[in-house]
Order: sequence, then structure tokens, then C-alpha cells
Amino acid sequence: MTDATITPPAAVNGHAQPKVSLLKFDTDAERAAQAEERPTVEAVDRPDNPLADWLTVPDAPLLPVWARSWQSLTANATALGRLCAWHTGYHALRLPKYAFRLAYLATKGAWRGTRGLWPVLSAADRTAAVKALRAQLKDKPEDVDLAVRYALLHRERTLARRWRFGAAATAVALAAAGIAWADPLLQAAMAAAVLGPLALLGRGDDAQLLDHPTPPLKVDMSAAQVNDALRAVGLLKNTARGDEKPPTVHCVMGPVRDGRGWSVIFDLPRGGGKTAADVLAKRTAIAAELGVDEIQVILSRVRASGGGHAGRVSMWVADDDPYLLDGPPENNSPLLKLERFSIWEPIPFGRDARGTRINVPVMWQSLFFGGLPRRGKTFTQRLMTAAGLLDPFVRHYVADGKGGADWKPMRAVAHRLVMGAEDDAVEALKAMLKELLAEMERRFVLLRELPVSICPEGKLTPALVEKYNLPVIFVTIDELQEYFTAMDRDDREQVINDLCRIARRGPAAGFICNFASQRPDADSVPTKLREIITLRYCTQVVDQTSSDMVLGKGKAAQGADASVLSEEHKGTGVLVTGPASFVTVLADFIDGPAFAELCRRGRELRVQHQQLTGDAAGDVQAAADEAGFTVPAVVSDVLEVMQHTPRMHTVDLLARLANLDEDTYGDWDAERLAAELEAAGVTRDTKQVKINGVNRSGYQRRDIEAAVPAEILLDRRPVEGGPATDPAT
Ligand SMILES: Nc1ncnc2c1ncn2[C@@H]1O[C@H](COP(=O)(O)OP(=O)(O)OP(=O)(O)O)[C@@H](O)[C@H]1O
Repeated sequence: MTDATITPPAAVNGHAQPKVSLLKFDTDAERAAQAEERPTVEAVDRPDNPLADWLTVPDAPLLPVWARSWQSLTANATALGRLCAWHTGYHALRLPKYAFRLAYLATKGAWRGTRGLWPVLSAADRTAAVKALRAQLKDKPEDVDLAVRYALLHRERTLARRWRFGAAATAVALAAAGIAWADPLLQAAMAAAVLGPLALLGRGDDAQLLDHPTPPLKVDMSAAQVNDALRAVGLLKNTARGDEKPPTVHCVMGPVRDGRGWSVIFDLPRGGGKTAADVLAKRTAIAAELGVDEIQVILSRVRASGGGHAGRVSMWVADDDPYLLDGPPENNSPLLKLERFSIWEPIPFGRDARGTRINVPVMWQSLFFGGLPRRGKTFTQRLMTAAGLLDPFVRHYVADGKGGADWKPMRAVAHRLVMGAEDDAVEALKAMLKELLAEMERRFVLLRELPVSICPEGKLTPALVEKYNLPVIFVTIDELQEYFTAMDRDDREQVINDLCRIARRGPAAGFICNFASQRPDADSVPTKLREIITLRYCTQVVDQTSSDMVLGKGKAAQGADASVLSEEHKGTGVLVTGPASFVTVLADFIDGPAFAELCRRGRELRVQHQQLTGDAAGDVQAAADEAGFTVPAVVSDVLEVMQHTPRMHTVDLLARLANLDEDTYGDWDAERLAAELEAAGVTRDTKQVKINGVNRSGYQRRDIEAAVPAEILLDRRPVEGGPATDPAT
């Protein structure tokens, strides 16, 4: 397997890349003005996106393409062997048919031959003279001389006929006897020597002895098939002018065997007015003409950097669906085997159709994951977080609008963890964003004041991270649409603005935004937020419009179309990294327990490096898990539903518990709850709590937390720079 890493900023095509534009502005006003000047250009389409054009085709070496590597040589030799075997099988099956056809053609040939020989056999040359003399004799019956000449010639013709028929009959008889008495092998050779010419003679212009099969694409792919497909979809002209042949593509490489498919690079003919982009836009129709699924056809342009031009296309046609070849555990993430990982390195992400590994650098980037439910959005989004877990100098801020099990293990590590989209969770999210903005401004002030020798580009460096305790900040929000639908208009506007500010300016200060949404429409995820995101990943969606909503306007027409994916493609999505750079990836897999294990390892690493901060440092459940202490289920569940609030009325608490686990808490009342909590060791300072001026029966979170033995919490040491206080308190 080879590795494809999205080219880091400074190395794109060997040219120094411009700085990320967000760093160039000094004042908010300048930034706002700049932002207004180009509101319609999507981040992935900006020329200054350092990830642009990361897919390149290597320079063409001297050897023919099938002989460039041992792998290719064996693959192509195997393909040739397979093709021969296929043809042998095909024709072997048809031997009876061919034998019948041979007999028929040989008979036809014999008839034709006999007919052709008849003038010789029947001495036709003499017959004309005999006929002429007979006619003359009719007119002059008394002419004796004429009669003698006629009799002589007639006799001569009769003798000639006898000799010739006799010789022919003897030849046939000898041949038949020879064949009959010969060895079987000789017999076959002689029969072939006789029947072959006879069949050839009987074949005529149109009849043929053998069928001409077209092997399936899996067995063989030819340039003719490519031409036929392109012609059928209107990319090549159909009719020839005058005597000219119809135009065809020029295959600069292949078709050759390449991995588990066929590879071809071709140039469109000039004069047809079609471009490589037109070919990419007709992927589905081309696939249909080739008789394969569109997911099996991987098309890309060959740009000038790879020796190409606007009419050069690289096409790879896979034998089978390349994304269904392996699933868990074959595609388990390599992160699972690592003890540590540096977030400054590209993150192992998955593999493309040909098995090339795709690694994604996330520093200075922001990410957006979209697609239909249950297609692997969250799992793929978590890959990024997982890499961040293995770097102790990454601080996680996580919000999950669904509040499900996917992000729960992050309580062991996350500086802030917001679960769900209820009112208190929305408040916690708003507080989290305020905290992030304050931290971002603090960092910019610090970075501005640092000398150029320490901070040469005005942005975070690995050295600054440890020296000034400025960990990289991962802002992960899953099911973003849940928050926007739960908020009123003003809150929504404010949160959108906050997120935009963090996504736009944050990268220079080490903020990496990682957002996901099921519904990427303008209401659920505002366009102005989506436009800032530089890396986008889309799992299956219903149509090209939805695909463009996630990946960017016009991307489906360029070939980056997530609607070609099917229900079976779990964990597969289209990753767009630049204006013309995209790849369909089967993402690596990390299941729930493995992710929880990574969280546990991440907590250990942070404790070792004194980086366990915020909510994680103060989380009772996480501390108890770490100490191997089993917190009673009711205490754990109450803590979970009260995580964003210091106190809660009993009626609300019961409703939240029933929502969390209907089977267990559905029929609990206040007395049952009080009894169960008391049995679990909870003692209440007060049974009445006041919330928003309303005094009712309820619980304080600190009373619930106190049920966990103090000694297991002794090790919880909030770290300077990372207060353990809850934003809601
Ligand atoms: N890389 C992968 N390889 C194989 N299977 C995967 C992969 N990623 C996810 N899956 C499977 O797909 C299922 C759905 O994944 P996930 O929960 O991430 O979907 P989702 O799109 O986030 O759904 P929702 O929007 O409902 O949360 C998982 O249970 C998992 O089994």
C-alpha cells in the first residue's frame, strides 16, 4: 500500500504557498471588510487553500506502464493469462457448435469447389467445339469430313471426361482411404488439411467459423470499449465526415491492469469541443455504458503538474465495488496501536478505492462532516478526535447535540463536554463558545507580543505549545443542527457568529473546528459557516444538491458526488480538500469500546503531562472509572442528566431520567427516587432548591457527587490555566 498525504502548505507542487489568509489581517475591521469582499467564495475553492491540488500524477517513466513495477508486471501477466484462459473456456464450450459449422462450411466449400471444377471435369473446353461441329453437321449431313471430325472430337471429349472424373474419384477415394487408415493424429491433421481449405472456400464474405466474444470488463478492457462508452454518452462524435474515421481518444497509457481494476489515461480528440471536466461530469453514464456501477469508476483530471492538460483524463475501473472489500476489523484505525500521536502530523484517515492510504493534516484547517443518518459521519468525525486524544497537548471542547453514547467517553478527557440540546445544554454550549473566544483573543494578544524569533509567522508552533502551555484546541460539535433548531433566532445568530469567528480566526491560534450535521441545509447549518470550512467530508446523501450543500457548490459536477454512494457504504464518503481535489475514502474504523479505551489512554497522558483540565479534571464519574470504583447506576445517571446544571427540581429530574432510560425510570416517582438515592449514599443538605426564583423539591449536584468516596477523588488536581469550574455554576 502506498500513502497519500494531503500536501502540507509549504510543499504544494513545490511552490511556496501563501499564508492562510486569516492571518493577514491586523484588525477586526480589516477582517470584516475582507470577509465581505469575498463572501461567495467557498473556503475549499480559495486559491490560498494550502491543500489545493494535492492529488498529482507522477512523471511518466521510460518503461511501459505495465512493466514499471514487479507488482504491475505480475498483475498484467496474470491478466493476460486470465484472458487466455477465458477465451479457451469460451471456445471450448462452443466446440460442438464449431464442428457443426465446420461441417456445413466444408460441405458448402465442396459444393463450390465441385461447381468450380465442373468445367474442367466435364471437359467444357471441348464441349463448345463439339457443339459447334454438331450444329454444322445438322446443316450439312452429307459432309463426311465434318462427320469424321465430329466423331473424333466427341470421342476425345468422352475420353477426357472419363480420365478427369476417374482421376478426381481416385484422388477422393485415396484421400478418404488415407484418412481412414492413418494414425488418429495424422487423421486429424489430414482432415484439417482437407476440411480447412474446403471450409475457407465455403465461408464466403460474411460467414465465420469462430464466434468473436467480448470478455467482461473484469477480464479485459480495451481502448475500443472506452471509445464506445464515450461515444455513447456524447463525448465523442458519432458520424464520420466523408471517408474519415470517427474520432477516437488517444490512450497515452493503458488500459493496463492496476491493482484490482483497469487503468487508462486518455486524451480527448481535438475538434470535438469537449474537456476532461465534461468527462468527469458524465461518470454515471460512462459507468452504465461500461456495464459497471458508478462507484467502480474513478475519474480524475491530469493537470499540467502531472504532465496533463484540459483534455487529459485518468480513469480507473475497479473489478468490484472497491469500498466494500473490507470492513471492520480490516479497516481498524492504525491509531489504535499507537501510544502517542502528534497532532502536527497528518492524521491517518482511511484508504481510497485503490487502497492508497489517505492521511489528513488538520493543523490550520477546519472540518465539516455531513450526510444521511447511520452512514458513519460520527465515527469518521471521531477519528480526528481520536488522534487528538493521543496528543496530550490537545485540549478538547466537545458538544453533541444528540447527547447519545458516541461522545460519552470523552468525559474522561474533554475540557468541556456538552451533551444534548436541552435548555441547560444550550446554555452550556453558549458558555463554551464564550470561553473559546476569550481564549482565542488571549492567545492572539500573546502571539502578537512574542518576538519574531520565537513566533516567526504570528501563529502557534509546536515549541510554543509546551513553552507557553497553549495546547491545540479541538472544537468538536456533532449534530450541529440540533442546537440551531433548539435555539431562538437571536441565540442562533449569536452562536453562528461565534462559530464563524472561531472557525475563521482560530486556526492561527491552534483552534481546529470539527463540525458535523445530518442536515446540511441552510437552516440547519448556515451557508456562511459552511463556507469557512476548509475540509469537507460527505457520506451518502440523496441527491447531488445535498452533496453540493456539504462539499461545496458545483462539486458534484466536478465528480465529487456523495449521492453515488449507497446504503451499504458505511464509513465511506467523499473528502474534498481543495478547489479541484477530492477523493472517495473508506474511513478507518474505531468502534465504541476502542474509542473509550483511547479516551482512557488520553486521560492518562494528560495526567502525566499535567494537561487534564476543565470538566474532565472535575468529573466524578471519570475519576471513579479511573480508580476502578463502580458508581451506583442511579447516582451515575443523575449526575449525567445534571451535568450542565448545579441544581434541578425533582419533577424535571424524573423527566430527564425517564428520557435517558425509559425502561428503568419510566415509572419512578419522587419517593422512589429519594429512596434509591439515599440507598446509594446520597444525603441532601436541603430538600428544596431555588431555580429562577421558583422554590421546589429538588437536588443539588454537589450532594449527588458527595456519594462518591472522597479518597478516590483526591487525585483530581485542576491544572492552572484550565479551571475545573462548571460554566453553568
Ligand atoms: N469506517 C467505517 N467502516 C465500517 N463501518 C462503519 C464505519 N464508520 C461507521 N460504520 C458503521 O456505521 C454505523 C453508523 O455510524 P455513525 O453512528 O457514525 O453514523 P452517523 O452518520 O453519525 O449517524 P447519525 O447521524 O444517526 O449519528 C456504525 O454503527 C458503524 O457500525
